[in-house]
Amino acid sequence: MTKLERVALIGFGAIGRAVADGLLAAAGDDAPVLAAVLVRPGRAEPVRDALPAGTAVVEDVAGLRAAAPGLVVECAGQAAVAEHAEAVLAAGIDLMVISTGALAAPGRLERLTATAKAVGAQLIAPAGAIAGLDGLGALRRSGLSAVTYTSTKPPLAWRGTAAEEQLDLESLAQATTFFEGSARDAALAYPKNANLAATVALAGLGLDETRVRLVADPAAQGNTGRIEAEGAAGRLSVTMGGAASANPKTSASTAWSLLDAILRRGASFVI
Ligand SMILES: NC(=O)C1=CN([C@@H]2O[C@H](COP(=O)(O)OP(=O)(O)OC[C@H]3O[C@@H](n4cnc5c(N)ncnc54)[C@H](O)[C@@H]3O)[C@@H](O)[C@H]2O)C=CC1
Ligand SMILES: O=C([O-])CC(=O)C(=O)O
Repeated sequence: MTKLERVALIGFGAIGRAVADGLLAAAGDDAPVLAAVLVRPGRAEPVRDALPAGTAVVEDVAGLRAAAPGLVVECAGQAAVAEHAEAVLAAGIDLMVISTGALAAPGRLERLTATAKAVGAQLIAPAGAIAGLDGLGALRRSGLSAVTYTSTKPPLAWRGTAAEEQLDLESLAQATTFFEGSARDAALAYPKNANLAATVALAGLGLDETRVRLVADPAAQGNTGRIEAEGAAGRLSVTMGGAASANPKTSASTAWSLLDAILRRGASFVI
């Protein structure tokens, strides 16, 4: 693999800001340069003020291309994948998406992987706020029979989501499972909270066969993701937990996972 010299980000929220900080802190001999950040139209000015002069702050994919990145990293949300992924890949640029749940939309995964293949680019999923995708990949090769992903977060993290149609989040007294279903349905119904359902599914048994449970727990100190899998070669049980980031829906470890994936090809996979 050739040396990665320039990276661009899509999004400058809780994750994007932390990844940018990490890239700037790592700047030096071998770390790639933060070449550009793509923001929503009209949002460039404050982002420009927060970044060094050498980092272009742009509002469209043409601006990103002009910065000549070898890798674009989406950290903006599922809508940004819908809006920009095709154009980035079609330009022959590798794309790492943290909002993997966007790939659960009918036909999108097939379209994007076809575009990537046609131009020789890669669509990449980082582990994000979960661990164990290596073991899941091994069990997949051996033959997987069942995979369940469970996400537990405090009620605050489920505010403004479909969970509110079933639960009174403010007065919840005990841990409550409010969603059980496929990874595809979880990722699409909870776009800011259940991307990992899609990541685990894409690494393992697929979007329709991977089972997902979403839990609101008033006693939870932070967010926890758990994978349980059964395969011909063995069993997997992995839990990753920790504090939320500046965004209560997003685990703090997400940005660190992206940074590790960018800087040393840490846990991530080509879709
Ligand atoms: N796979 C994983 O482990 C995880 C994935 N995520 C995904 O990451 C996304 C971002 O999370 P946070 O940074 O916490 O959210 P955030 O709300 O703090 O920041 C998102 C930023 O992206 C910007 N944005 C939105 N649409 C955009 C577009 N089309 N083009 C450019 N910028 C755009 C917003 O203005 C905002 O500044 C989540 O919505 C979710 O899809 C979040 C947590 C874990
Ligand atoms: O950060 C987390 O714990 C997971 C998350 O929001 C997601 O999967 O979209």
